[in-house]
Amino acid sequence: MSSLEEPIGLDNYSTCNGAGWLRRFSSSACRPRSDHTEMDNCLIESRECSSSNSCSEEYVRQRKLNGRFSRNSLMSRTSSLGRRRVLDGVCDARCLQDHCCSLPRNGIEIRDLVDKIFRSMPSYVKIVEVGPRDGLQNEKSVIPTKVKIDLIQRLATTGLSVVEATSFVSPKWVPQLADAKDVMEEVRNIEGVHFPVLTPNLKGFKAAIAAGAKEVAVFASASEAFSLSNINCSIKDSLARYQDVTLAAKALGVPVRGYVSCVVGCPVEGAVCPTKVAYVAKELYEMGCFEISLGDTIGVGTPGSVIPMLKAVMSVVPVEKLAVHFHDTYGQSLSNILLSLQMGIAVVDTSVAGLGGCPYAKGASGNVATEDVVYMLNGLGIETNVDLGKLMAAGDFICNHLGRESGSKTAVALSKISANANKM
Ligand SMILES: CC(C)(COP(=O)([O-])OP(=O)([O-])OC[C@H]1O[C@@H](n2cnc3c(N)ncnc32)[C@H](O)[C@@H]1OP(=O)([O-])[O-])[C@@H](O)C(=O)NCCC(=O)NCCSC(=O)C[C@@](C)(O)CC(=O)[O-]
Repeated sequence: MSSLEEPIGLDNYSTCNGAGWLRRFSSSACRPRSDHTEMDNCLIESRECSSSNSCSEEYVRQRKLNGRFSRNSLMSRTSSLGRRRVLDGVCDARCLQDHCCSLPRNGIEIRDLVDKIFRSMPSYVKIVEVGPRDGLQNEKSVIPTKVKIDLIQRLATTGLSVVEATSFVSPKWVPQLADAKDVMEEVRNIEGVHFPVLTPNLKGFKAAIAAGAKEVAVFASASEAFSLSNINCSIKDSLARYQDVTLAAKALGVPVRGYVSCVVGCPVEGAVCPTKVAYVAKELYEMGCFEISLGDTIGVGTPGSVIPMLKAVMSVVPVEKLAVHFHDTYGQSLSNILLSLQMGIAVVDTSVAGLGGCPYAKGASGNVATEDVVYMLNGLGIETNVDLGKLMAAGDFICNHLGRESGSKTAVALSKISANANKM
């Protein structure tokens, strides 16, 4: 393996010991190679480790047996990027030779360490792409309906199983999504992908169903102030409205997803108490929402605040019914997602190219970029079924339209590598 298109992760770990993959980043490992055999035979500090007796292969075998973790074939997945492989020389600047010296020498120690850290990780993560809704709702200039439909169609070809398409909310409140009916009518017949839409009340629910929506989402808040500014009512009143929506949906057999916003912080109230989040999540779950997405609307959470929040929610809603929804205002999303996975959550909301922001949460930046999450999960050997190349193409499409660079670090890095490779 010699390309930065492939995340340095547990897949590499499986064919070499931990020091082996770090070796890729040592200066001696950064020389151009003519084949990909360095992972088969790692020479670290004059010690040789062949893949045939690798302790880490045993580790992966054990994880497979345990059922929580399976190796995926990164090579085959990322090869769909269709780009030239890039010489290892590009990593000179990131020489980690010193780190190699501090790694445990005993492979079993590494296996135990990895096992401890990744014990509860899921083997598959469902990604809920929210770009066409959460990503675009805050854009100032009106995006043509055709562009929105084109974006959704492109996302639907990437392997994503859920693409949140739009919102049936008041056009006075969110003018950007005033074309919800037209968007829904165009995408509703695409097979193999769910297209949930936001519905803040019965009026929105009825309009969504009339336009062909087969799945809807309701959105409450754990902060009173945010509830008022976002949907113009108290938390209590919003839950009563959502009770009506879930009852109507149940009668039609329509699944309802529930959001809780401001799960760690509110733009007005500041810190939000985990018990309040747990209360709202429980109410939504008990009224019939099949999944509860926990939204750090303004992206202020860190692992320090997310852990107690998740712990509180997990005491009242089963972990397999939970999703996480992080905005990346402070660059904390990936670490928050990683710990959510470690706590057993297997559904993650993301937005292509990191688009987004909430019109009623000033200063909130976009959602965590789908490309960045897929790259990280690939590195962890966790399945998503998402084709990173096609995803990046969808991101390029919408960024070109908006006239801005992608908010995904992965997309930016891989595009640069690809451009350089094409020059060679
Ligand atoms: C909830 C309302 C409607 C209350 O808004 P309101 O003004 O209190 O509602 P109302 O019942 O008094 O009606 C006012 C007008 O809106 C119309 N109306 C009423 N409902 C609808 C509807 N469904 N669709 C279309 N029109 C509607 C209604 O017919 C009336 O029209 P008028 O008589 O004035 O011509 C409004 O506040 C609203 O639409 N809010 C939505 C705001 C929004 O979409 N925010 C962004 C969502 S992002 C989020 O919440 C966070 C999340 C989910 O992404 C997770 C995270 O990041 O944390």
